[in-house]
Amino acid sequence: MTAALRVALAGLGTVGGGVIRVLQQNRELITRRAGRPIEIVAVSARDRSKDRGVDISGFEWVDDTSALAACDADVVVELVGGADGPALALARATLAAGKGFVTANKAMLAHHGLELANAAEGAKVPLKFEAAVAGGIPVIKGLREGAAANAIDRVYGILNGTCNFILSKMEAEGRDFADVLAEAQALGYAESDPSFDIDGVDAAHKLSILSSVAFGMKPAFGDVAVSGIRDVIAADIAEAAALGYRVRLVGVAEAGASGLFQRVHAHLVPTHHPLAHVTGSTNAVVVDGNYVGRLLFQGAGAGDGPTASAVVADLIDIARGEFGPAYAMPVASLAEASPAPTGERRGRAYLRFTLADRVGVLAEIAAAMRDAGVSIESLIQRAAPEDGTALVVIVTHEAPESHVEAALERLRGSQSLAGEPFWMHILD
Ligand SMILES: NC(=O)c1ccc[n+]([C@@H]2O[C@H](COP(=O)([O-])OP(=O)(O)OC[C@H]3O[C@@H](n4cnc5c(N)ncnc54)[C@H](O)[C@@H]3O)[C@@H](O)[C@H]2O)c1
Ligand SMILES: N[C@@H](CCO)C(=O)O
Ligand code: NA
Repeated sequence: MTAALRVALAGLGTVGGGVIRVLQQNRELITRRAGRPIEIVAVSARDRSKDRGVDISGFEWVDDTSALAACDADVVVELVGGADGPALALARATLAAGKGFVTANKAMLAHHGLELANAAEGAKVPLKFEAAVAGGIPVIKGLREGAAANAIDRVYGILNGTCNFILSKMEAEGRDFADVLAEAQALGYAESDPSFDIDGVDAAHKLSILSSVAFGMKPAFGDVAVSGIRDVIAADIAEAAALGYRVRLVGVAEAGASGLFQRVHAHLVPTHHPLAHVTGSTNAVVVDGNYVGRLLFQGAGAGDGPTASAVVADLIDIARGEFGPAYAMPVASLAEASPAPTGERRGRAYLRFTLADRVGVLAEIAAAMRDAGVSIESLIQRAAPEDGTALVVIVTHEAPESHVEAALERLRGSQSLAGEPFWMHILD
């Protein structure tokens, strides 16, 4: 049998522990598939003595994480996290040492992916990151390989398990945001800083990676328009349901006439759309290709087992000698990012207002919409007798987003509003 692929593993938390378990428990199967054994030879984490429920006594322990790059391994797996710091130092040192690098670290890839892809190409070694986008779902592989013959028009989906878990729990159980977040953290889905999840940043990291693979463009995290789910209230979920929608955090990248739109926002998803039925920490990605048509990738987007499954799949590819350029084409072939102004995009919108109890308030809102050129498709008004306010929810006809924003701008500071208006895109 060919010599084992020797792996150095940095980070022994949720995902790192999962990788050790998968490699131990599926050892025989993995060896047969890879054509040779995949063996962890060295590990590093913050605390050597911590009980992780996995036996690490057979591996060399390395205190300084970045020193793993110099140990006797063919590939380094980074499961520490963080865009910079020890993860980035390890990535740079590993690729400079001419070794392959596997990571689940979407934050680092969003900020430094191009540099790392360049370094990997220069050293002719693999840089692989299936686990970084949509956890266990083989969406990077699906795009890089399965859909490689297609021009991609649009790629979009549910890319953050924590937000989807929170939104679907709020929907099913009418629970509050904060205690559902605590549950997602306890289950190991949330980032170490959960604001990355709930403010949409984690999904934006992933979307920028997906866009590069799908559209052959240099990753441009800064071009992604981002907001999260903090401002979504139980009433939005209830009113959306009454109108035939569910609320989901959706990342969308689509080629427009003037460039690429990339955005992560809470969306209203029609109940007939497959994304409306994605619940819990499940992720789903839809790819529209010009020959294959619509592809739907769905599965576990977070958690130890699914994420480790993706990491080990990358290792199996490397053990087989199957790897190509990180972003589906050599870095020199990647186009410069060309962001399209988001305001130009046309779509339907959901707007929620809390109105003071005054004569003519509805007329004022209707006038602002008319003056901005936004036509109303439906309107619901519900009185809140306890404080005299009224909740008004509007669904618009299709209009440029800049017009919706202009309507809200016209209402800014109005005495008719008892709170900040809130709006969401409607997925088409
Ligand atoms: N948890 C998931 O479901 C999931 C899914 C996909 C991707 N990821 C990504 O995988 C990576 C790891 O996530 P996780 O959930 O396993 O995190 P975790 O917090 O459970 O584990 C992190 C590990 O890194 C070690 N570590 C942290 N800082 C360190 C430092 N300065 N020096 C050395 N070691 C350090 C910790 O000791 C721990 O062993 C992150 O990039 C995360 O975004 C996680
Ligand atoms: N915090 C991330 C982990 C998976 O990348 C999520 O909730 O989706
Ligand atoms: Na994946």
